[in-house]
Amino acid sequence: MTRVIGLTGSIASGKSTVSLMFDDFGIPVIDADKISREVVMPGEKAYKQIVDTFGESILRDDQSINRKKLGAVVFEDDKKRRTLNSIVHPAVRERMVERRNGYVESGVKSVVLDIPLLFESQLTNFVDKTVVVYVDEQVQLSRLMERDGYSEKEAYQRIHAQMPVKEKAELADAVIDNNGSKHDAYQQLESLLREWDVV
Ligand SMILES: CC(C)(COP(=O)(O)OP(=O)(O)OC[C@H]1O[C@@H](n2cnc3c(N)ncnc32)[C@H](O)[C@@H]1O)[C@@H](O)C(=O)NCCC(=O)NCCS
Ligand SMILES: Nc1ncnc2c1ncn2[C@@H]1O[C@H](COP(=O)(O)OP(=O)(O)OP(=O)(O)O)[C@@H](O)[C@H]1O
Repeated sequence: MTRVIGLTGSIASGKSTVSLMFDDFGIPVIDADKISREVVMPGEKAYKQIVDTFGESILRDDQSINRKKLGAVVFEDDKKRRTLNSIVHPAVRERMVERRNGYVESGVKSVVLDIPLLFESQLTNFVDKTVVVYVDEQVQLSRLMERDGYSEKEAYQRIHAQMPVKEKAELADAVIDNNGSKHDAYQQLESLLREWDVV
């Protein structure tokens, strides 16, 4: 039976960093952020709904969605973010479940669903175990500002758009503390996967 692992955390806590590490253990990862980019490509149903709702000013010259502009709009305004979520999330969920089922049918020992809003969107019923990549807020803030070039205000808007990572850690079956080095996080992941008997 395939073990489905839900990987989450808060923005810039290190989900993508940890999700890359699963490759070393031969465990496939389905990335919700990547899927959320696919489902809003021109021609997709969600693309039209976004343009109808937010207007053409959030488009690039090539008609694709300008994510920086749309992000600035929705992280300023909870109601607009909820509207965007209601357009994008059903499409992401459908595609994620399709891919998860594909892996389960092929009989892999384990598969990871990397979902930033796993707890907020109540998606834990899609997974067997949950892992939270945890960092203290100050570390999160500085890594986010450095990675994306956001001001402190912009970074806090994005951090506060999610459940605090401390609360997520309390809900999780396991926590990877990513305040230290990437190597530290790798070692925690390796012992967890051994404990869960998936490697
Ligand atoms: C607002 C958008 C256009 C900004 O795009 P951008 O390329 O700058 O960011 P990206 O998609 O890579 O997301 C980066 C991180 O932001 C956080 N985040 C993204 N969307 C949301 C949201 N709706 N609520 C809270 N946090 C979010 C996540 O931690 C995510 O890992 C984009 O994030 C989006 O379409 N969001 C809605 C869909 C969504 O919820 N995606 C995340 C999980 S499926
Ligand atoms: N242990 C670490 N030490 C130093 N830098 C790190 C560590 N882990 C991650 N980082 C850096 O912090 C930033 C955020 O990490 P990452 O992109 O993996 O977070 P994320 O949770 O996937 O973010 P998002 O929610 O935006 O998708 C990146 O620039 C990454 O290289």
